[in-house]
Amino acid sequence: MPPYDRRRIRRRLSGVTSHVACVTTVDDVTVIATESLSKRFPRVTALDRLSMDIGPGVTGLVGANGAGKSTLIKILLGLSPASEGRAEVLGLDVAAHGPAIRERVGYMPEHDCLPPDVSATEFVVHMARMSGLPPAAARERTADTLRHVGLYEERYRPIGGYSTGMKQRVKLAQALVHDPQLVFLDEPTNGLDPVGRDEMLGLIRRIHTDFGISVLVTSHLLGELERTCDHVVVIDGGKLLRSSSTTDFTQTTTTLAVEVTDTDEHPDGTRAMREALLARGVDVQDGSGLPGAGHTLLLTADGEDTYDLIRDLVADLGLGLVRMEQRRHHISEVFTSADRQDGTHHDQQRKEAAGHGG
Ligand SMILES: Nc1ncnc2c1ncn2[C@@H]1O[C@H](COP(=O)(O)OP(=O)(O)OP(=O)(O)O)[C@@H](O)[C@H]1O
Repeated sequence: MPPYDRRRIRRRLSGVTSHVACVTTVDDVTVIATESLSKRFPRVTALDRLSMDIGPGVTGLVGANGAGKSTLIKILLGLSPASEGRAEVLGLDVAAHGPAIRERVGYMPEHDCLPPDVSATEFVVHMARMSGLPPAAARERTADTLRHVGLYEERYRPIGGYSTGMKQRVKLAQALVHDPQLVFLDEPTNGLDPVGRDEMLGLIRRIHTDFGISVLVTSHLLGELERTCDHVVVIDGGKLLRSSSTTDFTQTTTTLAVEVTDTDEHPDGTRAMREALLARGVDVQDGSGLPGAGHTLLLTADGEDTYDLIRDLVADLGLGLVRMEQRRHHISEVFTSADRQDGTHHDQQRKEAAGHGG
């Protein structure tokens, strides 16, 4: 472990090449690269010829339970050998440089692994010392990190009395305490309620924006990654389904979403609007099956004419126009289309995962 050095943080934040010769932290480098990476267990292929490049920023690794996410992280940390193929983390080959990678990378494991009888401070200081920080720096970094994850007030209480959310924050703190260049967070929102999940996602975002640390975060909840990540990698049955920027996943479609008010004359404004559109030969779908769609009507935009027609019909019917906008794709739709192509494979798991999304 290189000695604790605050200047390193400043250099990283200003985007200058780090003091480690083969590692750079400028914006256009590949942080993680895999090439035809496979991992076979006796009864299951956990990773199947996975090739991808991941740059700096916050990257979501999404897949249903058993998709191979944790297996990939263990290989990237140099803790488990691949059966075939190769991988690099921060420019270092995982097969040859596991210890050097683990010096530079923080890891938040999926499962509860915290000792119940010690306080967050004692545990995180211990992990900082294990990473090579001198005693004073370990204590200072522990206090800073626990404050960052929102556990400062509770830091002297035994971990055994913590809630699930607090335990997740301790795991996050120990992954950050040695000032890594990259962190792997395995299912950090597991077991959290919606508020706790939002807070955790906010923290994860700030790991990158406040400290310049790149993040690989796994989840089986598709929707939450849409808001948090710059880039999303989707794997299924150990195979790469898709790797793109979040904006590519959520690009606009040609589908227009229209929502109108009800009036005394038209107590069901949506229905009146649908009938008026159908009478003009416009094919309209009911969007109520889509996440958050409510009373939305969906129709295909055919240039400016469609907008003009909607405006005129709303005025003729005396309705209010609540919303008229082009729909964006939801990440969960990647899974829906995969279901159509491959109706049998992991069908149920994917539907469960997609059900949380959007
Ligand atoms: N040590 C092991 N021995 C045998 N099979 C394993 C081992 N580790 C993982 N597997 C299998 O490999 C597949 C991928 O598991 P992995 O834990 O990587 O999935 P995951 O996407 O992280 O899902 P989860 O979040 O449920 O852990 C699963 O079928 C799992 O049962």
